[in-house]
Amino acid sequence: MNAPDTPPPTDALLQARDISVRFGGVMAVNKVSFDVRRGEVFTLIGPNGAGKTTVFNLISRLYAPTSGRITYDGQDLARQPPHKVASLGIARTFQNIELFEYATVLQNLLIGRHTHRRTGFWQDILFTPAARRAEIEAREKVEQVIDFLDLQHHRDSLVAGLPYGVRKVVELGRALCTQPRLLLLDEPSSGLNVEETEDMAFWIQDIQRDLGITVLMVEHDMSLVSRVSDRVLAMNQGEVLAMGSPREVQAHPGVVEAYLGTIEDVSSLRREVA
Ligand SMILES: Nc1ncnc2c1ncn2[C@@H]1O[C@H](COP(=O)(O)OP(=O)(O)OP(=O)(O)O)[C@@H](O)[C@H]1O
Repeated sequence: MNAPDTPPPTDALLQARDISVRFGGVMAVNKVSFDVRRGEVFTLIGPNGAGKTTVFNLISRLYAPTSGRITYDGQDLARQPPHKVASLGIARTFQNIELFEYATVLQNLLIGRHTHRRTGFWQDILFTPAARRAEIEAREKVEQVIDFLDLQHHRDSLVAGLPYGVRKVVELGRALCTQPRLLLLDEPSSGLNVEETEDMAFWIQDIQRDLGITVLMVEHDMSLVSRVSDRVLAMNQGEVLAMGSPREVQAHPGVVEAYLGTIEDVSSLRREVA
């Protein structure tokens, strides 16, 4: 039995409880609650302005909630400084790729890996045995990621010269180099053609199945969402509209209407879901 002040065991890696974010007069996120279970792919969907990116930015600590609480692996995320998020095991990709354009793929991945380094400034400068070991470990990890994502052919290419679809995979690789437990993917299919989106679906499935990484994703492409997501949370106007399997959420009348832009009051639809 648990002691009275011990939280009950949970399979949730991330828990958001009643989180709200206000920007001036705009309630971007209004009392949103959800759990992301260990090992699942959990996807946020919703029309433009629904609040998805704001939720994402809360979890990567770019924003702080106006109210509510986000717990990651039992720890209050708001107590963690933003620069500590990567070392907690949270990594992210961006809607508009953020890589060093005039560095090679290998260099970009090594930079990603360096956020994981445990050695200090002086150890690195003096190249102590600990720093040497860390460097070898970093290179090994990066090589594993290059093999995993089939990037061998591009290892020494400058990012600036690569097709957009390959850059998206490099960005995914950079996030994987930090050995995350929670991977945040911000619109992984944006800018990709049909074939590249198919490939992205395979990478996400491999990351979940082979690496056991929990994925939280914001995505608009419903075929990708249905294919890779275990559960989906639909938002509209900062509120939760529906949550469940991809099939359940897509069949929800409120979700269909929200995408058509005809919903004025999501409260009635939330009652339908309950
Ligand atoms: N930094 C900010 N300052 C002021 N308002 C903001 C800010 N960020 C978001 N908003 C507002 O909050 C609301 C939710 O925006 P958010 O970007 O989270 O939606 P979204 O679902 O991600 O939309 P999209 O799919 O277009 O990216 C919108 O009304 C937006 O204008």
